[in-house]
Amino acid sequence: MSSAIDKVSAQIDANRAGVIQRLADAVAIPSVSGDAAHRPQVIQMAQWMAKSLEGVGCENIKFKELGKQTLDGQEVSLPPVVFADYREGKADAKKTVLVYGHYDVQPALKSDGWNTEPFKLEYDEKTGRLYGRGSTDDKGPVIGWINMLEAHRQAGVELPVNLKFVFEGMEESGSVGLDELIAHEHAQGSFFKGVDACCISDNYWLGTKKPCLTHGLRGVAYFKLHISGPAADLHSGLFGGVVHEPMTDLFAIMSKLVTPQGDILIPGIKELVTPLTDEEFKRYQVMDFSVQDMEGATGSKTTIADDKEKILMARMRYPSLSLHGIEGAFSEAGTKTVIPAKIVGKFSLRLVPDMTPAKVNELVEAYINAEWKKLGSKNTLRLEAEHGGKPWLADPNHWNYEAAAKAVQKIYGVAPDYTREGGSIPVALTFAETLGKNLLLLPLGRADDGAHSTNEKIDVSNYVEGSKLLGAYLHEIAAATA
Ligand SMILES: NCC(=O)N[C@@H](Cc1c[nH]cn1)C(=O)O
Ligand SMILES: [Zn+2]
Ligand SMILES: [Zn+2]
Repeated sequence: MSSAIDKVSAQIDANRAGVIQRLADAVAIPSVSGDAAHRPQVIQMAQWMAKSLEGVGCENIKFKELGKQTLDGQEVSLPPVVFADYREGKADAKKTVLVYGHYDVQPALKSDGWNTEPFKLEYDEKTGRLYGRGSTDDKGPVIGWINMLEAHRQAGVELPVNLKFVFEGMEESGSVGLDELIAHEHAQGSFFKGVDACCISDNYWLGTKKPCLTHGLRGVAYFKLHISGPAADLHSGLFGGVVHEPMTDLFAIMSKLVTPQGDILIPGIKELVTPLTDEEFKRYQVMDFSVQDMEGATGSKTTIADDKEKILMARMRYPSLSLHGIEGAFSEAGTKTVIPAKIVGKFSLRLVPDMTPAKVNELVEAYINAEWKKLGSKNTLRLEAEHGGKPWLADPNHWNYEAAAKAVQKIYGVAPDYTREGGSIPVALTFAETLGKNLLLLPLGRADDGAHSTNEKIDVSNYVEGSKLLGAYLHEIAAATA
């Protein structure tokens, strides 16, 4: 087996320029799911995925259409979910692994503070980094699967498991329609039939040096707070002090959601968190992580806590509330003296077991209504519960994790850490519950990759070694379950 992995790895090394070009081609398609104007490019990216999968021998490639949605006041088509199978040789005797990933990305503008064009992959030779939107989240890891398949074929090595791919284009915007599609396909009993385990590569190492296997994710509940009053924007000299100002109301409400120390002020939220046990605390103590790792990932010395365990728990086992932005506020250069007539405040909570978006929505709504009454404002408030997703936690004592741990040892020469991720991939829970199979998160990128941020990157070594890791993981599954 070891020689098969070695051959595939050597082939990936030989293809280095080609696999980088493949990522560059994908990054060049600005598949931003949250912006209606980019919807054609998201759909173009689905076509690119299908063609690439076909090129490395996948079969049964299907576009699963999800209908339409209203976005930015326009009706637009939802991007299709791309299904594909990979089978060869005595396929009926092999294990089948379901692989999920997403081909959409977060928005990015050079003017946000990027040093390079976000949709042009830039290689920095000095640092060995590839910069571009989607390089690590999630185009790099998704393409890692394609690189791995290509190398098998070129090296003449048979893939010892079957694969079923599910790639969606709405992950960054609430995975609209995906849960229903999975439930429907499962009930029909066709595509998901025979799946033995699931794997998602869409998160990050805890630091910058050591790979990890991830067995938990936080959920999410996203809100928009609409406040409106005057019929149009007003001159603050003529109307300041005369009318109730939407922005002032919004600041008053948003300042009551969370403290600068990260304490969530909404009654009932903390009570939903499962108590910490000694055994769980010990798991944080042994993780290979330091405060400096987190400082490296944030590019600052701004952690709320000063010890490793508290930082890890804040990310992995406690909820958080973040304020994201205000739509409709004056944000240009200059000193415009305006009173915005209507604005939208955006915030979200990250959820942990046993919190659900439905329960959190109830608590948030009750609290905001109560706080709004206290303001005595004559403006109008509307709270919109946007997308939500439940948290997920898996048992890492399973052959799926054992195979991945052996693959990490083989490719990186170390035993991985076992982590829970602070971000959310709501469909992880859907797959685990609907299919009733073990799910593993196998990240390729590092903690400092800057996913969702400016200057997002993936290190070439993570991309190339990561493509090898995905192949090694599949060989270890075949070996462990033979
Ligand atoms: N790589 C996973 C990821 O980034 N997930 C997003 C999902 C999301 C939720 N709301 C908008 N996007 C995350 O923010 O965790
Ligand atoms: Zn992602
Ligand atoms: Zn993301």
